[in-house]
Amino acid sequence: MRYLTFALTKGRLANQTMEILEKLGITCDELKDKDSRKLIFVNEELKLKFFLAKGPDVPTYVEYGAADIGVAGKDVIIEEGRKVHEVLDLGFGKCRMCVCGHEDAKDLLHRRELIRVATKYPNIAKDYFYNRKHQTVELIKMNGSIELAPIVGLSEVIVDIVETGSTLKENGLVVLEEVCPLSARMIVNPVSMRMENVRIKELITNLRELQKNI
Ligand SMILES: Nc1ncnc2c1ncn2[C@@H]1O[C@H](COP(=O)(O)OP(=O)(O)OP(=O)(O)O)[C@@H](O)[C@H]1O
Ligand SMILES: O=P(O)(O)OC[C@H]1O[C@H](OP(=O)(O)OP(=O)(O)O)[C@H](O)[C@@H]1O
Repeated sequence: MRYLTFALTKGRLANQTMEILEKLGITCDELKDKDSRKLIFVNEELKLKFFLAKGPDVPTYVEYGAADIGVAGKDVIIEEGRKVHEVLDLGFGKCRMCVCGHEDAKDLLHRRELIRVATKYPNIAKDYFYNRKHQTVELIKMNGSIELAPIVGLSEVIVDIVETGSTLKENGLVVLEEVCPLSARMIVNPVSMRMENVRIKELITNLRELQKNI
């Protein structure tokens, strides 16, 4: 039997993915060793391999077939636009993609002025403003701590993830508009989906059953 390879998003999503897989008897003890610098982990018995990657790289590994299956946030899946099959909403990692800024930026949005939008997600922001709102904006690609942008005057608004809302609150910012809800998704390489159909279908069915019982 060939190995089925999983690409997991390093951090909170990988931990939650392993928690649900454990409920199906799919374990990988090596993955839990936080001090390890090892990148790939094997469950010999079930012929599975797991590796951890940065979120935006997960759909890339899956599209190229370096991983058969991936777990990544819907934000990353939309932003990357890779050719992968999205097969399951895992129901964790829930958050929202939002347009945020100072309260008074609401006016600028309504008046459809040419505003600057700072974001880690330029494709999502572009699609939202250009295709859904038919509004021209100036996009500024950033790599993190996006909430800084309206505070220091880099942009009028941001497009970013909001989970609890505490980052916004602590920095005097508010949600101005919601772009879309997000959660962790399972994605599959299209060729793997055909070649390993039985094993992958069984995994999806078992995960769906598990969700019904939660
Ligand atoms: N508060 C949150 N912040 C960021 N991502 C979140 C949050 N809540 C849920 N998520 C989801 O979790 C995914 C990845 O989260 P994770 O913690 O693994 O990475 P991250 O915090 O974006 O990593 P990095 O520190 O490398 O930027 C996101 O793509 C998103 O879908
Ligand atoms: O609504 P909250 O619960 O406060 O969560 C939202 C924050 O978490 C994420 O940042 P992350 O910690 O991933 O760091 P980053 O800004 O460097 O991407 C996101 O970009 C927000 O800043």
